[in-house]
Amino acid sequence: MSTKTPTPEHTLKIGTRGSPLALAQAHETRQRLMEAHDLPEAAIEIVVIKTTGDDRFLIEADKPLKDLGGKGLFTREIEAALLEGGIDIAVHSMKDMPVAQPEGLLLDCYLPREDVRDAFVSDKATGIADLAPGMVVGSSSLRRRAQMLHRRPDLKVVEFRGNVQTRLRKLGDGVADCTFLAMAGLNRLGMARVAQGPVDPEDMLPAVAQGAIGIERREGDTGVAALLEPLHDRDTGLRLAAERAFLAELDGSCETPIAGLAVIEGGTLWLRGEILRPDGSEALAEEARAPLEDGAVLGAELARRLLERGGPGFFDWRS
Ligand SMILES: NCc1[nH]cc(CCC(=O)O)c1CC(=O)O
Repeated sequence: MSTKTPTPEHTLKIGTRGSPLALAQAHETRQRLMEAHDLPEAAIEIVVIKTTGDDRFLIEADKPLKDLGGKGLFTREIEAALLEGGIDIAVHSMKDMPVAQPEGLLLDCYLPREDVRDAFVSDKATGIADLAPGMVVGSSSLRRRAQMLHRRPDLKVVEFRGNVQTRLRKLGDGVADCTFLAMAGLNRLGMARVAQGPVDPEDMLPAVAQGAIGIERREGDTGVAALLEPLHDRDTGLRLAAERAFLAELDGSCETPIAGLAVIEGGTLWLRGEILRPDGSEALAEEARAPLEDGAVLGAELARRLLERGGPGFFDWRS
């Protein structure tokens, strides 16, 4: 299947979830395509697709994500639409994407990465160190929960689900004293001012691929591949290759507290990785460097070092 140059008569269809952040990312992608190819807005259509996750994750709020269907929960319907030809490309937060894509789909176009850091959000404290003992952290991210419990075992953590707007409302309602959001999401929504500020990755290593947008397409769709080519950011691709290889080797999912960040420094890749027990009782960190093109090997190697140190059952709940 190939796509001709989009025109107002033959629109290129971008599939996305309907949350404000997902829509902002789809609009950014449309803007970049219009600029790269001198297209009118009418040549590119944004198609909102409701996913199982959008319904069930919030309604069945007590169930862990893995019992609801894991990460694929938020992408299954979008990928099905892509495979069926109902849309031509799908825009995703790479942080939410499984390490492997379904047969027939490719996810190899990344927009320039936004801020990778987590944001500290609170009207009771200026940062992590400023939180009083016993204060409540709202987060549904296993990584952020474990990182906070590890660094501050005196704090409490409560479940905090929903999109950025929902979580801010819960914070305002006093359900928790602070929460963490990705700086990237806040920046893309023009909402960075709701945060006290970014957290240094030394204090909270971000999630693999945080801040990166990926564009998925059908394999063999040469027309779409050519349209996406000028949008791809090479450095982001090299960094994500390392981070996603790290996650893949750890067999990571959102049921495992894992953090990983690759940066390009002095012309080489520098990858830091961290695994934690879900209750925060233990955290293991490693770092390594490799040539720019060796991200896949670097990521897998760093993961194996951590797996060896952690031993079998490292991610199991201790109860
Ligand atoms: N899991 C939800 C999710 N997926 C991507 C982002 C933020 C944007 C990004 O990291 O690119 C968020 C929200 C958050 O963590 O605050």
